[in-house]
Amino acid sequence: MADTANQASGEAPIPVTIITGFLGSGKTTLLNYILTAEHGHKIAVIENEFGEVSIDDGLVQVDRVAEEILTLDNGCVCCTVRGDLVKTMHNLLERRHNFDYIIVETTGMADPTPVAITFQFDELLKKHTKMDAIVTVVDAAHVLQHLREKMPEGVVNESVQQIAFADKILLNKTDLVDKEKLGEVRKEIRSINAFATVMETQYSKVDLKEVLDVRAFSIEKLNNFKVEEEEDHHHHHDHDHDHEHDCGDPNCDHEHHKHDHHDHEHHKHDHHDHEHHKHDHHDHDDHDIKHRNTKKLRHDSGVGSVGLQVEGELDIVELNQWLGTFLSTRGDDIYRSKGILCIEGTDDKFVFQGVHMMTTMATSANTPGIEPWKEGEKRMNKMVFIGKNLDRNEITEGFMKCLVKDD
Ligand SMILES: Nc1nc2c(ncn2[C@@H]2O[C@H](COP(=O)(O)OP(=O)(O)OP(=O)(O)O)[C@@H](O)[C@H]2O)c(=O)[nH]1
Repeated sequence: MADTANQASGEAPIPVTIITGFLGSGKTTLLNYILTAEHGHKIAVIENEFGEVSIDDGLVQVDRVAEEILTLDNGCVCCTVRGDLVKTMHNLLERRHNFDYIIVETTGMADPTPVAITFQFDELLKKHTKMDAIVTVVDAAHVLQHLREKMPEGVVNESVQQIAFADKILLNKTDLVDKEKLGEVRKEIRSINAFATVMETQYSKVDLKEVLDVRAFSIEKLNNFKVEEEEDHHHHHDHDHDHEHDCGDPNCDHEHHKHDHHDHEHHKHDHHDHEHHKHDHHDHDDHDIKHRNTKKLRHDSGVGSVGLQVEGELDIVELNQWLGTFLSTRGDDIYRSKGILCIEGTDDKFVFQGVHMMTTMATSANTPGIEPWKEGEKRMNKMVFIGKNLDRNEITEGFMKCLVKDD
Protein backbone atom coordinates (compact mmCIF):
# COMPACT_ATOMS: atom_id res chain seq x y z
CA MET A 1 0.00 0.00 0.00
CA ALA A 2 1.20 3.45 -0.81
CA ASP A 3 1.46 5.71 2.17
CA THR A 4 -1.50 7.89 2.88
CA ALA A 5 0.22 11.18 2.24
CA ASN A 6 1.16 9.97 -1.17
CA GLN A 7 -2.31 8.75 -1.81
CA ALA A 8 -3.79 12.01 -0.74
CA SER A 9 -1.45 14.11 -2.83
CA GLY A 10 -1.98 11.69 -5.69
CA GLU A 11 -5.70 12.28 -5.88
CA ALA A 12 -6.71 15.79 -4.95
CA PRO A 13 -6.58 18.32 -7.76
CA ILE A 14 -3.47 20.47 -7.44
CA PRO A 15 -4.16 24.17 -6.97
CA VAL A 16 -2.67 26.49 -9.57
CA THR A 17 -1.87 30.13 -8.93
CA ILE A 18 -1.08 32.39 -11.85
CA ILE A 19 1.13 35.34 -11.04
CA THR A 20 0.94 38.16 -13.48
CA GLY A 21 1.80 41.84 -13.61
CA PHE A 22 3.65 44.42 -15.59
CA LEU A 23 7.41 44.33 -16.15
CA GLY A 24 9.24 45.13 -12.97
CA SER A 25 6.16 45.20 -10.77
CA GLY A 26 7.55 42.67 -8.30
CA LYS A 27 6.51 39.22 -9.54
CA THR A 28 9.91 37.63 -9.05
CA THR A 29 10.17 39.28 -5.66
CA LEU A 30 6.82 37.72 -4.76
CA LEU A 31 7.87 34.35 -6.07
CA ASN A 32 11.10 34.39 -4.10
CA TYR A 33 9.22 35.46 -1.03
CA ILE A 34 6.72 32.63 -1.45
CA LEU A 35 9.41 30.05 -2.06
CA THR A 36 11.38 30.94 1.04
CA ALA A 37 8.42 31.48 3.35
CA GLU A 38 6.75 28.97 5.62
CA HIS A 39 3.56 27.86 3.96
CA GLY A 40 3.66 24.10 4.12
CA HIS A 41 3.36 23.60 0.37
CA LYS A 42 5.73 21.86 -1.98
CA ILE A 43 5.60 24.16 -4.92
CA ALA A 44 6.42 23.56 -8.56
CA VAL A 45 7.08 26.75 -10.46
CA ILE A 46 6.65 27.28 -14.15
CA GLU A 47 8.14 30.38 -15.65
CA ASN A 48 8.39 31.76 -19.11
CA GLU A 49 11.54 33.69 -18.62
CA PHE A 50 13.91 31.95 -16.33
CA GLY A 51 15.72 28.71 -16.88
CA GLU A 52 16.36 28.17 -13.25
CA VAL A 53 15.42 29.38 -9.86
CA SER A 54 17.05 27.44 -7.14
CA ILE A 55 15.58 27.55 -3.72
CA ASP A 56 16.52 24.90 -1.22
CA ASP A 57 13.30 24.55 0.66
CA GLY A 58 9.83 23.97 -0.65
CA LEU A 59 10.58 24.41 -4.28
CA VAL A 60 10.70 21.22 -6.22
CA GLN A 61 11.47 22.17 -9.74
CA VAL A 62 11.28 24.85 -12.28
CA ASP A 63 10.32 24.06 -15.79
CA ARG A 64 11.17 26.30 -18.62
CA VAL A 65 8.32 27.06 -20.93
CA ALA A 66 9.43 27.97 -24.39
CA GLU A 67 7.39 30.31 -26.45
CA GLU A 68 5.15 28.02 -28.37
CA ILE A 69 1.63 29.03 -28.90
CA LEU A 70 -1.01 26.77 -30.22
CA THR A 71 -3.80 28.69 -31.76
CA LEU A 72 -7.07 26.90 -32.13
CA ASP A 73 -8.84 29.33 -34.29
CA ASN A 74 -8.16 32.47 -36.20
CA GLY A 75 -5.75 33.95 -33.74
CA CYS A 76 -8.33 35.26 -31.36
CA VAL A 77 -6.91 35.38 -27.87
CA CYS A 78 -9.79 33.48 -26.36
CA CYS A 79 -9.10 30.53 -28.64
CA THR A 80 -5.45 30.30 -27.77
CA VAL A 81 -4.08 27.44 -25.78
CA ARG A 82 -0.47 27.26 -24.78
CA GLY A 83 0.75 24.03 -26.36
CA ASP A 84 4.06 24.40 -24.58
CA LEU A 85 2.36 24.77 -21.25
CA VAL A 86 0.26 21.68 -21.86
CA LYS A 87 3.40 19.65 -22.59
CA THR A 88 5.25 21.01 -19.60
CA MET A 89 2.29 20.38 -17.37
CA HIS A 90 1.87 16.83 -18.58
CA ASN A 91 5.52 16.14 -17.81
CA LEU A 92 5.14 17.76 -14.45
CA LEU A 93 2.06 15.74 -13.61
CA GLU A 94 4.00 12.53 -14.09
CA ARG A 95 6.00 13.61 -11.07
CA ARG A 96 3.05 14.91 -9.16
CA HIS A 97 3.97 13.19 -5.91
CA ASN A 98 6.88 15.66 -5.71
CA PHE A 99 4.70 18.70 -5.23
CA ASP A 100 1.28 19.77 -4.12
CA TYR A 101 1.05 23.25 -5.53
CA ILE A 102 1.75 24.89 -8.89
CA ILE A 103 2.64 28.49 -9.56
CA VAL A 104 2.80 29.81 -13.08
CA GLU A 105 4.60 33.09 -13.47
CA THR A 106 3.79 34.87 -16.69
CA THR A 107 6.22 37.24 -18.33
CA GLY A 108 5.78 40.92 -17.72
CA MET A 109 3.90 41.60 -20.86
CA ALA A 110 1.95 38.39 -21.05
CA ASP A 111 -1.78 38.33 -21.08
CA PRO A 112 -2.91 35.74 -18.52
CA THR A 113 -5.79 34.55 -20.68
CA PRO A 114 -4.05 31.81 -22.64
CA VAL A 115 -2.59 30.38 -19.44
CA ALA A 116 -5.94 30.34 -17.65
CA ILE A 117 -7.66 28.96 -20.73
CA THR A 118 -5.07 26.22 -21.07
CA PHE A 119 -5.88 24.84 -17.64
CA GLN A 120 -9.58 24.87 -18.45
CA PHE A 121 -9.19 23.38 -21.86
CA ASP A 122 -6.84 20.43 -21.59
CA GLU A 123 -8.63 17.34 -20.26
CA LEU A 124 -5.73 16.05 -18.20
CA LEU A 125 -5.08 19.43 -16.66
CA LYS A 126 -8.74 19.89 -15.96
CA LYS A 127 -8.76 16.59 -14.13
CA HIS A 128 -5.61 17.00 -12.07
CA THR A 129 -5.40 20.71 -11.41
CA LYS A 130 -7.65 23.35 -10.07
CA MET A 131 -7.22 27.03 -10.82
CA ASP A 132 -6.85 28.73 -7.49
CA ALA A 133 -6.39 32.39 -8.26
CA ILE A 134 -4.91 34.91 -10.62
CA VAL A 135 -2.65 37.17 -8.60
CA THR A 136 -1.67 40.43 -10.24
CA VAL A 137 1.25 42.44 -8.94
CA VAL A 138 0.91 46.16 -9.51
CA ASP A 139 3.69 48.73 -9.28
CA ALA A 140 2.08 51.56 -7.35
CA ALA A 141 4.60 54.06 -8.66
CA HIS A 142 4.14 53.35 -12.35
CA VAL A 143 0.80 51.73 -12.87
CA LEU A 144 -1.18 54.89 -13.61
CA GLN A 145 1.15 55.71 -16.44
CA HIS A 146 0.67 52.22 -17.85
CA LEU A 147 -3.07 52.22 -17.41
CA ARG A 148 -3.45 55.55 -19.13
CA GLU A 149 -1.20 54.77 -21.98
CA LYS A 150 -3.00 55.34 -25.21
CA MET A 151 -2.92 52.16 -27.24
CA PRO A 152 -3.07 52.00 -31.01
CA GLU A 153 -6.33 50.80 -32.49
CA GLY A 154 -6.82 47.09 -31.82
CA VAL A 155 -4.07 46.79 -29.24
CA VAL A 156 -5.02 45.73 -25.76
CA ASN A 157 -3.58 47.58 -22.81
CA GLU A 158 -1.93 44.72 -20.92
CA SER A 159 -1.93 46.52 -17.60
CA VAL A 160 -5.64 47.09 -17.73
CA GLN A 161 -6.22 43.50 -18.73
CA GLN A 162 -4.05 42.08 -15.97
CA ILE A 163 -6.02 44.03 -13.41
CA ALA A 164 -9.29 42.99 -14.99
CA PHE A 165 -8.36 39.34 -14.63
CA ALA A 166 -7.12 39.45 -11.09
CA ASP A 167 -8.72 37.70 -8.16
CA LYS A 168 -6.06 39.17 -5.89
CA ILE A 169 -4.11 42.34 -6.48
CA LEU A 170 -0.85 43.14 -4.75
CA LEU A 171 -0.53 46.88 -4.78
CA ASN A 172 3.22 46.76 -4.45
CA LYS A 173 5.98 49.32 -3.98
CA THR A 174 3.85 51.43 -1.69
CA ASP A 175 7.10 52.77 -0.23
CA LEU A 176 7.55 54.77 -3.43
CA VAL A 177 4.29 56.71 -3.35
CA ASP A 178 2.51 59.06 -0.98
CA LYS A 179 -0.97 58.52 0.41
CA GLU A 180 -2.63 60.69 -2.15
CA LYS A 181 -1.14 58.85 -5.09
CA LEU A 182 -1.96 55.53 -3.45
CA GLY A 183 -5.59 56.59 -3.18
CA GLU A 184 -5.61 57.55 -6.81
CA VAL A 185 -4.13 54.21 -7.83
CA ARG A 186 -6.68 52.34 -5.73
CA LYS A 187 -9.54 54.19 -7.35
CA GLU A 188 -8.26 53.48 -10.79
CA ILE A 189 -7.86 49.79 -9.97
CA ARG A 190 -11.38 49.69 -8.55
CA SER A 191 -12.78 51.31 -11.64
CA ILE A 192 -11.46 48.40 -13.69
CA ASN A 193 -12.00 45.53 -11.28
CA ALA A 194 -14.45 46.10 -8.49
CA PHE A 195 -14.20 42.59 -7.11
CA ALA A 196 -10.58 41.64 -6.64
CA THR A 197 -9.06 41.91 -3.18
CA VAL A 198 -6.44 44.66 -3.14
CA MET A 199 -3.54 44.30 -0.70
CA GLU A 200 -0.88 46.95 -0.24
CA THR A 201 2.62 45.53 -0.11
CA GLN A 202 6.29 46.40 -0.05
CA TYR A 203 8.68 44.01 -1.70
CA SER A 204 5.64 41.83 -2.35
CA LYS A 205 5.46 40.76 1.28
CA VAL A 206 1.93 39.60 1.71
CA ASP A 207 0.16 37.30 4.10
CA LEU A 208 0.44 34.10 2.08
CA LYS A 209 -2.87 32.87 3.37
CA GLU A 210 -4.28 35.67 1.23
CA VAL A 211 -2.71 34.47 -1.99
CA LEU A 212 -2.16 30.72 -1.82
CA ASP A 213 -4.93 28.17 -1.69
CA VAL A 214 -7.55 30.86 -1.56
CA ARG A 215 -9.88 29.27 -4.10
CA ALA A 216 -10.65 32.68 -5.45
CA PHE A 217 -10.95 31.45 -8.97
CA SER A 218 -13.67 29.06 -8.07
CA ILE A 219 -15.36 31.94 -6.35
CA GLU A 220 -16.05 30.76 -2.85
CA LYS A 221 -15.18 34.33 -2.08
CA LEU A 222 -18.19 35.51 -3.96
CA ASN A 223 -20.05 34.35 -0.91
CA ASN A 224 -18.67 37.41 0.77
CA PHE A 225 -19.59 39.54 -2.20
CA LYS A 226 -18.27 42.65 -0.65
CA VAL A 227 -17.65 45.87 -2.41
CA GLU A 228 -15.65 48.77 -1.15
CA GLU A 229 -17.30 52.09 -0.71
CA GLU A 230 -15.94 54.72 -2.96
CA GLU A 231 -16.24 58.37 -2.26
CA ASP A 232 -15.74 59.89 -5.59
CA HIS A 233 -18.67 60.66 -7.75
CA HIS A 234 -17.23 60.71 -11.14
CA HIS A 235 -19.80 60.77 -13.77
CA HIS A 236 -20.44 57.38 -15.21
CA HIS A 237 -20.04 57.61 -18.92
CA ASP A 238 -22.37 55.86 -21.17
CA HIS A 239 -20.37 53.67 -23.38
CA ASP A 240 -21.05 54.18 -26.95
CA HIS A 241 -21.19 50.73 -28.32
CA ASP A 242 -19.41 51.01 -31.53
CA HIS A 243 -19.99 47.77 -33.24
CA GLU A 244 -16.45 47.22 -34.30
CA HIS A 245 -15.01 45.67 -31.24
CA ASP A 246 -11.62 44.11 -31.08
CA CYS A 247 -10.07 41.20 -29.26
CA GLY A 248 -6.66 42.74 -29.27
CA ASP A 249 -5.46 40.72 -32.16
CA PRO A 250 -5.29 42.79 -35.30
CA ASN A 251 -5.19 39.63 -37.42
CA CYS A 252 -8.23 38.13 -35.90
CA ASP A 253 -11.08 37.79 -38.30
CA HIS A 254 -13.04 35.39 -36.19
CA GLU A 255 -16.70 35.08 -37.14
CA HIS A 256 -18.00 36.42 -33.87
CA HIS A 257 -16.13 39.64 -34.41
CA LYS A 258 -18.39 40.43 -37.21
CA HIS A 259 -21.40 39.92 -35.08
CA ASP A 260 -23.60 42.89 -35.12
CA HIS A 261 -24.38 43.55 -31.51
CA HIS A 262 -27.77 44.62 -30.42
CA ASP A 263 -28.51 48.20 -30.61
CA HIS A 264 -28.13 49.51 -27.11
CA GLU A 265 -29.77 52.79 -27.87
CA HIS A 266 -32.69 52.12 -25.59
CA HIS A 267 -30.40 51.30 -22.69
CA LYS A 268 -28.88 54.68 -22.52
CA HIS A 269 -29.98 55.83 -19.14
CA ASP A 270 -27.72 57.81 -16.98
CA HIS A 271 -26.70 55.67 -14.04
CA HIS A 272 -26.17 56.84 -10.58
CA ASP A 273 -22.87 56.06 -9.09
CA HIS A 274 -24.24 54.94 -5.77
CA GLU A 275 -23.32 51.55 -4.51
CA HIS A 276 -26.08 49.08 -3.85
CA HIS A 277 -28.41 51.36 -5.63
CA LYS A 278 -31.88 49.91 -5.61
CA HIS A 279 -33.23 49.63 -9.01
CA ASP A 280 -36.76 49.41 -10.21
CA HIS A 281 -36.53 47.25 -13.18
CA HIS A 282 -39.52 46.83 -15.42
CA ASP A 283 -41.97 44.42 -13.94
CA HIS A 284 -39.37 42.77 -11.76
CA ASP A 285 -39.48 45.25 -8.96
CA ASP A 286 -40.31 42.49 -6.54
CA HIS A 287 -36.68 41.43 -6.87
CA ASP A 288 -34.09 43.30 -5.02
CA ILE A 289 -31.22 44.00 -7.35
CA LYS A 290 -28.14 45.18 -5.63
CA HIS A 291 -25.50 46.29 -7.92
CA ARG A 292 -22.48 48.32 -8.33
CA ASN A 293 -21.45 50.64 -11.03
CA THR A 294 -17.84 51.08 -11.67
CA LYS A 295 -16.83 54.47 -12.74
CA LYS A 296 -14.96 55.25 -15.80
CA LEU A 297 -11.92 57.14 -14.69
CA ARG A 298 -8.98 58.26 -16.70
CA HIS A 299 -7.97 55.01 -18.24
CA ASP A 300 -9.92 55.12 -21.45
CA SER A 301 -10.05 51.44 -22.15
CA GLY A 302 -13.68 51.12 -21.18
CA VAL A 303 -12.82 48.19 -18.92
CA GLY A 304 -14.99 47.90 -15.85
CA SER A 305 -17.01 45.49 -13.76
CA VAL A 306 -20.66 44.77 -13.33
CA GLY A 307 -21.94 42.77 -10.38
CA LEU A 308 -25.48 41.57 -9.86
CA GLN A 309 -27.09 40.28 -6.75
CA VAL A 310 -30.60 39.07 -7.37
CA GLU A 311 -32.81 36.87 -5.27
CA GLY A 312 -34.78 34.12 -6.98
CA GLU A 313 -34.55 30.87 -8.87
CA LEU A 314 -33.22 30.59 -12.38
CA ASP A 315 -34.49 28.52 -15.25
CA ILE A 316 -31.45 26.50 -16.32
CA VAL A 317 -32.48 26.37 -19.97
CA GLU A 318 -33.03 30.12 -20.19
CA LEU A 319 -29.80 30.73 -18.31
CA ASN A 320 -27.73 28.55 -20.62
CA GLN A 321 -29.26 30.18 -23.61
CA TRP A 322 -28.67 33.70 -22.42
CA LEU A 323 -25.16 33.10 -21.12
CA GLY A 324 -24.23 31.13 -24.23
CA THR A 325 -25.40 33.86 -26.56
CA PHE A 326 -24.09 36.68 -24.43
CA LEU A 327 -20.62 35.22 -24.06
CA SER A 328 -20.30 34.05 -27.62
CA THR A 329 -21.17 37.49 -28.94
CA ARG A 330 -19.41 39.57 -26.29
CA GLY A 331 -16.85 37.07 -25.06
CA ASP A 332 -13.87 38.85 -26.53
CA ASP A 333 -14.63 41.84 -24.40
CA ILE A 334 -15.54 39.94 -21.27
CA TYR A 335 -12.35 38.89 -19.57
CA ARG A 336 -13.82 37.26 -16.53
CA SER A 337 -17.19 36.20 -15.31
CA LYS A 338 -18.12 34.31 -12.20
CA GLY A 339 -21.23 33.54 -10.31
CA ILE A 340 -23.01 31.57 -7.65
CA LEU A 341 -26.44 30.73 -8.89
CA CYS A 342 -29.67 29.30 -7.69
CA ILE A 343 -31.28 26.93 -10.16
CA GLU A 344 -34.90 25.88 -9.94
CA GLY A 345 -35.47 22.36 -8.66
CA THR A 346 -32.23 21.75 -6.80
CA ASP A 347 -30.73 22.63 -3.46
CA ASP A 348 -27.25 22.58 -4.94
CA LYS A 349 -25.65 25.91 -5.62
CA PHE A 350 -24.43 26.30 -9.17
CA VAL A 351 -20.97 27.68 -9.54
CA PHE A 352 -20.28 29.41 -12.78
CA GLN A 353 -17.03 30.81 -14.03
CA GLY A 354 -15.73 31.97 -17.33
CA VAL A 355 -12.67 33.31 -19.05
CA HIS A 356 -13.79 35.02 -22.21
CA MET A 357 -16.16 32.57 -23.83
CA MET A 358 -14.87 29.47 -22.12
CA THR A 359 -17.12 28.66 -19.25
CA THR A 360 -17.59 25.98 -16.66
CA MET A 361 -20.59 25.27 -14.55
CA ALA A 362 -20.14 23.14 -11.44
CA THR A 363 -22.34 22.57 -8.45
CA SER A 364 -21.85 22.60 -4.73
CA ALA A 365 -21.96 18.80 -4.98
CA ASN A 366 -18.58 18.77 -6.71
CA THR A 367 -16.99 22.02 -5.52
CA PRO A 368 -15.19 21.80 -2.20
CA GLY A 369 -15.95 24.74 0.03
CA ILE A 370 -19.33 25.47 -1.48
CA GLU A 371 -22.27 24.27 0.55
CA PRO A 372 -25.74 23.63 -0.87
CA TRP A 373 -28.47 26.13 -0.08
CA LYS A 374 -29.43 25.77 3.51
CA GLU A 375 -32.93 25.59 4.85
CA GLY A 376 -34.14 29.16 5.14
CA GLU A 377 -31.10 30.64 3.35
CA LYS A 378 -31.92 33.45 0.97
CA ARG A 379 -31.55 32.15 -2.57
CA MET A 380 -29.39 34.98 -3.76
CA ASN A 381 -27.77 34.79 -7.18
CA LYS A 382 -24.48 36.58 -7.44
CA MET A 383 -22.79 37.24 -10.70
CA VAL A 384 -19.81 39.27 -11.77
CA PHE A 385 -18.64 40.35 -15.21
CA ILE A 386 -15.38 42.14 -15.79
CA GLY A 387 -14.58 43.43 -19.23
CA LYS A 388 -14.76 46.10 -21.85
CA ASN A 389 -17.78 48.24 -22.61
CA LEU A 390 -20.13 46.34 -20.35
CA ASP A 391 -23.68 47.50 -20.40
CA ARG A 392 -25.24 47.00 -17.00
CA ASN A 393 -28.76 47.28 -18.29
CA GLU A 394 -28.20 44.76 -21.03
CA ILE A 395 -26.72 42.30 -18.54
CA THR A 396 -29.40 42.91 -15.93
CA GLU A 397 -32.17 42.55 -18.45
CA GLY A 398 -30.76 39.33 -19.86
CA PHE A 399 -30.27 37.90 -16.41
CA MET A 400 -33.73 38.86 -15.16
CA LYS A 401 -35.35 37.08 -18.07
CA CYS A 402 -33.81 33.84 -16.81
CA LEU A 403 -35.58 34.05 -13.47
CA VAL A 404 -38.45 31.68 -12.97
CA LYS A 405 -41.59 33.76 -13.03
CA ASP A 406 -43.85 33.42 -10.02
CA ASP A 407 -47.40 32.83 -11.07
N1 LIG B 1 11.17 50.19 -3.76
C1 LIG B 1 10.65 49.00 -4.00
N2 LIG B 1 11.23 48.18 -4.89
C2 LIG B 1 10.70 46.97 -5.10
C3 LIG B 1 9.54 46.54 -4.41
N3 LIG B 1 9.24 45.29 -4.84
C4 LIG B 1 10.16 44.96 -5.76
N4 LIG B 1 11.05 45.97 -5.93
C5 LIG B 1 12.20 46.02 -6.84
O1 LIG B 1 11.72 46.21 -8.15
C6 LIG B 1 12.56 45.54 -9.09
C7 LIG B 1 11.73 44.62 -9.96
O2 LIG B 1 11.21 43.55 -9.18
P1 LIG B 1 10.98 42.11 -9.76
O3 LIG B 1 10.44 41.26 -8.68
O4 LIG B 1 12.16 41.63 -10.47
O5 LIG B 1 9.85 42.43 -10.83
P2 LIG B 1 9.23 41.46 -11.93
O6 LIG B 1 7.78 41.79 -11.98
O7 LIG B 1 9.59 40.07 -11.67
O8 LIG B 1 9.97 41.99 -13.19
P3 LIG B 1 10.03 41.30 -14.65
O9 LIG B 1 10.50 39.92 -14.45
O10 LIG B 1 10.99 42.19 -15.37
O11 LIG B 1 8.68 41.39 -15.22
C8 LIG B 1 13.59 44.82 -8.27
O12 LIG B 1 14.74 45.60 -8.23
C9 LIG B 1 12.96 44.72 -6.89
O13 LIG B 1 13.89 44.67 -5.85
C10 LIG B 1 8.94 47.43 -3.45
O14 LIG B 1 7.93 47.16 -2.81
N5 LIG B 1 9.55 48.64 -3.30
